[in-house]
Amino acid sequence: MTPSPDTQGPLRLGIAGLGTVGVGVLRAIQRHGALLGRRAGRDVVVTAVSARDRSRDRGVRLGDYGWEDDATALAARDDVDVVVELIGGHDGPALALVEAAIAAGKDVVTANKALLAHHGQRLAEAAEAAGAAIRFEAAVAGGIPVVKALTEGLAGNEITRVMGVMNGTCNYILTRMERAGLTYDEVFAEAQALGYLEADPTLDVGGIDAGHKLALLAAIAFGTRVDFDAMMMEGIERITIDDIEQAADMGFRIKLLGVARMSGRGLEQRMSPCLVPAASPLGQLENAMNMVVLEGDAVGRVTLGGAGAGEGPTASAVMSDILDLARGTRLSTFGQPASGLAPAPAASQPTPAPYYLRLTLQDKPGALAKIATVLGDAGISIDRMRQYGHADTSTAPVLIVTHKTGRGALDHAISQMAGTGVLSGTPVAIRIEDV
Ligand SMILES: NC(=O)C1=CN([C@@H]2O[C@H](COP(=O)(O)OP(=O)(O)OC[C@H]3O[C@@H](n4cnc5c(N)ncnc54)[C@H](OP(=O)(O)O)[C@@H]3O)[C@@H](O)[C@H]2O)C=CC1
Ligand SMILES: N[C@@H](CCO)C(=O)O
Repeated sequence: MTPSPDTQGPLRLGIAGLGTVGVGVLRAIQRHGALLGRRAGRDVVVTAVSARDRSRDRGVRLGDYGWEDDATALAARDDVDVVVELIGGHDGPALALVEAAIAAGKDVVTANKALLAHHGQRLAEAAEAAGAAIRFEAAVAGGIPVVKALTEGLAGNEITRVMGVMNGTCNYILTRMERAGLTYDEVFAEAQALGYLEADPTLDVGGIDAGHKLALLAAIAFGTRVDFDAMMMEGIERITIDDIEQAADMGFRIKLLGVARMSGRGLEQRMSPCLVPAASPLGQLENAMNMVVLEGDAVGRVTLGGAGAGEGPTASAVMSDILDLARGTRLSTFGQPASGLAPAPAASQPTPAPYYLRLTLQDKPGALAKIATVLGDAGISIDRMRQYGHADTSTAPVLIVTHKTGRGALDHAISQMAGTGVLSGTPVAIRIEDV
């Protein structure tokens, strides 16, 4: 029920961090104040803000708001009901602020996936003990309302799998390499010049940022404690234009894909480059867009796509959390009481799948036969195989698509290939995901 404007005063926000997202939130509130007030049934106002540099012109009006040099002071202010943490980083000032807000019994809205991936369980327990809420829609896939979809819209389902492309920068790099025929290094430099990469680019290209997001979705989906340390993670740094072109030639595109599923073997959480069919929705995803696919036993498959980053889309998600709190909608951080979240045993190996193998072999009699023997000895069956025409007569590029196999068997086979004396260069193995 919408709260009565007669009985409730305004919801008063203290916002820490006035960078891309913080400024976007201020703009949204200043532009849509009346609309937000009508939707919430009460006004939503900013009373105080914090950032490092008070003198910086941020292109947005700050005059009416109180200022705190120390962000944690926002949590102690009597005129702040909700602390909005938009600083970033999994430790330091962001963690100190969120802990202070919870200790003061104040609700928290954050866009900080790193913070929750590392401290989510502890913070959720503390918030519940203090009667406070933590909302984090913006932390996963920016403007796509995936936390809400999973926590609320699909709450009646047993979730069977969560997967998606959740790092826009990596999707930009991979699609740009393919479209422009550029190398990884060339597109990486371009992405850096465009300001797409995090200050520490490994967070993006190493799969860490997307891994943080997947860990949060997995906790909601499977009712488990956030376990980022158990994430199997591999970045896109080793993907070459050859891989992209040859995958395309076989009807696939390479994506940095996150997959979480629960099976008898435990919780599987993976963030790694995968081949997906080019014609699938995930395969069609271009540039810096994100897409999340949720599978439930009753609903089947739900696919959500949109902008995963940027001022407007991320502010849109932050505003959704703020409106929930203004309306009086209060949910457990990960969709059920934190004390009930189970520690999930991590699956030691990913579910078997077909793999794409790119090998460079010495171009001499019997080379291919030796590789086929190694695969056969490891119990790996070949589905398709192709040797490309090549100007260099000393080596031959060979592509193999296997039938479903375990990653352990594949890694064993790859290690055995080294002993055949016919390999030239390190084999590349990329999982083919059933999407
Ligand atoms: N940018 C995006 O598209 C997305 C971002 N996010 C998340 O949102 C959060 C914010 O990101 P973004 O806006 O891009 O980050 P920015 O780097 O643009 O902004 C960070 C802000 O935090 C302020 N800050 C830094 N240290 C302190 C401190 N000790 N006390 C108070 N303020 C401080 C900075 O102040 P100053 O300006 O004075 O230096 C700056 O205003 C992060 O957790 C990020 O992961 C999530 C989804 C998308
Ligand atoms: N670096 C992230 C920002 C949004 O979390 C991305 O590229 O998707």
